[in-house]
Amino acid sequence: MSGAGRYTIGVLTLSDKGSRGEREDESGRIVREMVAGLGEVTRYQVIPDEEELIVRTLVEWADRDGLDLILTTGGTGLTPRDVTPEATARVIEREVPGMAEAMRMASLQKTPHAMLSRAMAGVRRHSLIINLPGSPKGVRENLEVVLPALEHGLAKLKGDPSECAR
Ligand SMILES: Nc1nc2c(c(=O)[nH]1)N[C@H]1C(S)=C(S)[C@@H](COP(=O)(O)OP(=O)(O)OC[C@H]3O[C@@H](n4cnc5c(N)ncnc54)[C@H](O)[C@@H]3O)O[C@H]1N2
Ligand SMILES: O=P(O)(O)OP(=O)(O)O
Repeated sequence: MSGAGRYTIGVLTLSDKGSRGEREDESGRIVREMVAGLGEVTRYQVIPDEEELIVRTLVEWADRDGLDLILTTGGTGLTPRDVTPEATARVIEREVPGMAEAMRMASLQKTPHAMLSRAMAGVRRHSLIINLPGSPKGVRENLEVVLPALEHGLAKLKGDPSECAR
């Protein structure tokens, strides 16, 4: 089977305004467009920046639905309601720090504000969860950094036994 359409993907937008219908979810749309070649977006929701709700949704998508990849957008910064990293830390079993490090490192070439994102990445069961910032520009600039490693990472997560060096 080719890479296209191989993985199940969830896109979770964390936005108070978006959840109230006060702002169009442009960032979620960008994520969906950018991952189209990797698989099918089978779950998509816009929910408020509420830690318990984020935890519950991530756990459901990972444990009940068994999604391969879950991408969140929003709530990674410093405002009191930015709690996506806290929720993600409660859910993941194995952190993948290199993904968040790479996103911040590359993003610092674009804006010093990149260091304000506390985005995390990690694995729960067979799901890879990656936080992205909230702004459409931030989403694009961060996701394009990790996208080239996702196909390989998701294959390994599914148990691909092939030798990486070959
Ligand atoms: N490579 C980049 N990395 C980062 C950027 C960037 O421009 N390029 N921005 C940095 C900034 S600034 C901050 S602060 C941090 C953390 O951002 P957050 O995850 O906390 O973002 P939010 O507060 O949730 O949203 C910020 C801003 O973006 C707009 N917004 C948010 N959600 C949506 C949405 N679903 N659709 C459309 N627009 C949205 C809105 O104006 C919010 O006020 O990240 C750095 N990283
Ligand atoms: O409404 P949100 O949660 O998207 O965030 P902000 O208050 O930063 O616009």
